[in-house]
Parts: sequence; C-alpha cells; structure tokens
Amino acid sequence: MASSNMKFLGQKLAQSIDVDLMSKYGYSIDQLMELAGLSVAQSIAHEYPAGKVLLCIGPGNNGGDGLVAARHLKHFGYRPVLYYPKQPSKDLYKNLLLQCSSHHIPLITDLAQEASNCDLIVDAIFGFSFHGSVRAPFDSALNILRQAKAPLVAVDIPSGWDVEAGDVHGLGLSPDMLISLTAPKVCAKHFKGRFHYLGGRFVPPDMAKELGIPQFPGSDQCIRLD
Ligand SMILES: NC(=O)C1=CN([C@@H]2O[C@H](COP(=O)(O)OP(=O)(O)OC[C@H]3O[C@@H](n4cnc5c(N)ncnc54)[C@H](O)[C@@H]3O)[C@@H](O)[C@H]2O)[C@H](O)CC1
Ligand SMILES: [K+]
Repeated sequence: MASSNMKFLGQKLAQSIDVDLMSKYGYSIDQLMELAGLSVAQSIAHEYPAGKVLLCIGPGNNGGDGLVAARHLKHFGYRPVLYYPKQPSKDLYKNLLLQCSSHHIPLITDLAQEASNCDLIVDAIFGFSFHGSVRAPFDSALNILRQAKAPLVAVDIPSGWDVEAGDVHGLGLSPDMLISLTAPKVCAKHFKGRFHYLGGRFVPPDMAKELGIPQFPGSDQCIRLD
C-alpha cells in the first residue's frame, strides 16, 4: 500500500530526479531502463495471465522501458508484439530492438488490426517528458488504443495526459493499470483504473525516504499501491 507521505512528482522534479540518478548516484540509463522495464513486466505478470501482448513503443525512454518489458514478458511466457512507428537511431534503442528481434518478438504495422486481436495492450509511448498536443503518428495510435477492448497498461503516465493535470486534451485514454516509475507523477491522482503499481526498484535509501517511497516486498521489483 502507498505510504501516506509519498510524493507525487511534477514534470520538472521527475526530470531532475532522473538526472540525479545518473550523475550523483552513478547509474547509467541502460541500468535504469532495464530495471524499469523489468518492473513493468513483473507488475503485468502479477495481474494478467500469459497471452498476446501488444506493446506500443514511443520515441523516447518511455518507449525504451517498453522494449525491455517486451523481452522480459517473452521470458515469462507471454507473446509480445511491438508497434514501433518512430525508431530513433540511438544505439540504446537499436540494441534493445535487436534484443527483441533475437527473442523472436515481431514488429507489426497495422495497429488497428492488432489492437483488436490481443489480450493486453501496453502503452509505452510517452512518459514524463511529454508536452503539448500529440503529434502524428501517435495521435491516431492513441485514438485506436482508446477504442480497443483489451485492457490497457500505462507505463509511468497514460500517453497524451499532461504530466501534472491529466487528460486535459480529452483524448480519453483510461488504463486498467498504471505502473509509476521511481514515484507517481502528479497526474496519477486522476487514475481511475483497477491497479496502480510502483516500479523502478533502483532508488537509493536516502532518496527513497525523501520521496516517501514504500518498502518493496521481498525480492519483488514492484509494489501495488492501491
Ligand atoms: N528515473 C526514472 O523514473 C526513469 C524513467 N525512465 C522512463 O523514461 C521516461 C521519460 O523518458 P524521456 O526520454 O525523457 O521522454 P518520453 O519518453 O516521455 O518522451 C520523449 C519523446 O516524446 C516526444 N514527444 C514529446 N511530446 C510529444 C508530443 N506532444 N507529440 C509527439 N511526440 C512528443 C519527444 O520528441 C521525445 O522523442 C519516463 O517516463 C520513464 O518511462 C527511464 O527508462 C529510466 C529512469
Ligand atoms: K506511457
């Protein structure tokens, strides 16, 4: 359960904590992303049976978390497929995609068809750096996700939501599960789905105390908040 003094992070604070983790605390982005993605896969495995999972991957690190989660889900016995319409040229993402392809995780292009033919959808399109209104091709992608019947799992932030104010653009994405990473963002206060999890078990104890992060159970990479 959430501790009552847990902080909800605004956009600037979330970004500065990310920088601190990689400067003051010595993490690399690959390490943080691996642990974030593992916690996403483990949160999913806590609540949904193995089946076909469509992961929608965005152009930044939220998308990177999704690529890592896809690989772990495959190891857990799920059947992941990737929708990844904007693939950046950075080695970090290229290597994560190569790992997915070595794990026989297919890339799909017909999002509408796959969204109506899967057991679960993971939204790893935008995270805490999203701002403004959604640009193509993600505007139509979010429209398809909004209408899909399969339960939706949002990584860190429901895509298209303002990091602090929530669904101000009225895109209507309402996930069944939200997996906050490091600490929930302010918009998580508007989350109405069934499962709110916290993942990203990499926060050093002093920072965890300052942010009011609860103790994760045993060796779990995630904790259910409410
Ligand atoms: N410390 C942690 O908690 C960690 C979290 N991780 C994950 O990283 C994301 C934040 O990643 P970042 O690369 O900063 O940004 P995003 O993925 O949110 O998106 C950037 C990406 O999106 C494009 N973009 C922004 N706004 C729009 C728009 N309106 N329309 C279209 N495209 C847009 C922008 O150009 C960039 O390309 C965090 O949420 C976590 O999921 C790390 O993995 C580990 C540490
Ligand atoms: K997201």
